[in-house]
Amino acid sequence: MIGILGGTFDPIHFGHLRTALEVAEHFGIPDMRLIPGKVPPHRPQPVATPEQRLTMLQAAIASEPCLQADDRELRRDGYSYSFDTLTSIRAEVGGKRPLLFTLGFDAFQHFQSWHRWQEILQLAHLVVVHRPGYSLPPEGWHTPFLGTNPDDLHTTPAGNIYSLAVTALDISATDLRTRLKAGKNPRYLLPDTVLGYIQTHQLYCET
Ligand SMILES: Nc1ncnc2c1ncn2[C@@H]1O[C@H](COP(=O)(O)OP(=O)(O)OP(=O)(O)O)[C@@H](O)[C@H]1O
Ligand SMILES: O=C(O)c1ccc[n+]([C@@H]2O[C@H](COP(=O)([O-])O)[C@@H](O)[C@H]2O)c1
Repeated sequence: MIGILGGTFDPIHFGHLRTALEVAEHFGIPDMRLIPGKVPPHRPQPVATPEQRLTMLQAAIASEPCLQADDRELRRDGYSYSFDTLTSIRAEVGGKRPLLFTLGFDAFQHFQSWHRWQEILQLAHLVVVHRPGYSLPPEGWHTPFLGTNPDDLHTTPAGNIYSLAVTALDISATDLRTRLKAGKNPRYLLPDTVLGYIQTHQLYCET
């Protein structure tokens, strides 16, 4: 089983890291990959460069063996579509291995606008994690896909949607960038190693 958390990670923070770790623990995933996007399809483009965002991500997970950085989206040109990413992982691992694509309630709200979203469910399961300020509608297009038995994950490679309550951390990269621009100290919202990199490179001072 392979877990995936895609994101802009501009910069990575404890909301991302707890989510990745708790999803990995909950589903027993030995290989949880964090995949930074190069050109996000549906949002303003990132402030930090792809290389800077990857370096911050690598620094953040350096001491946690269950989390891996996967730079495949940074090596592709054009929009960083999740369909393309999951297709490329499928090509490497074959059709039988379960893939769990993790996303927050906020991102899930727009899932039906994603490139080839219906085919994404043929490539991976979705784990939709709780995020303060957002909720999952009780009924909707996703209802027939909702999985209740996590054991199914081990026998089916894709197609279910699971909702998981991770530790609620009201942290966003937008808020971190705002604090940094205002000269405020964002310590304890993100790893010290990441904050050190931001300060050394004077990132987000002028966004
Ligand atoms: N605090 C959080 N709790 C749970 N999930 C989160 C949290 N922050 C981000 N995520 C999820 O992580 C993924 C990547 O998020 P992203 O890199 O866009 O971070 P962000 O903090 O939302 O950034 P920004 O504020 O720049 O939009 C998304 O699926 C998002 O829903
Ligand atoms: O493939 C798409 O069309 C698509 C549209 C919006 C978001 N995504 C993915 O969703 C993940 C979280 O996105 P974001 O913008 O919250 O960082 C990240 O892996 C994005 O590539 C993917």
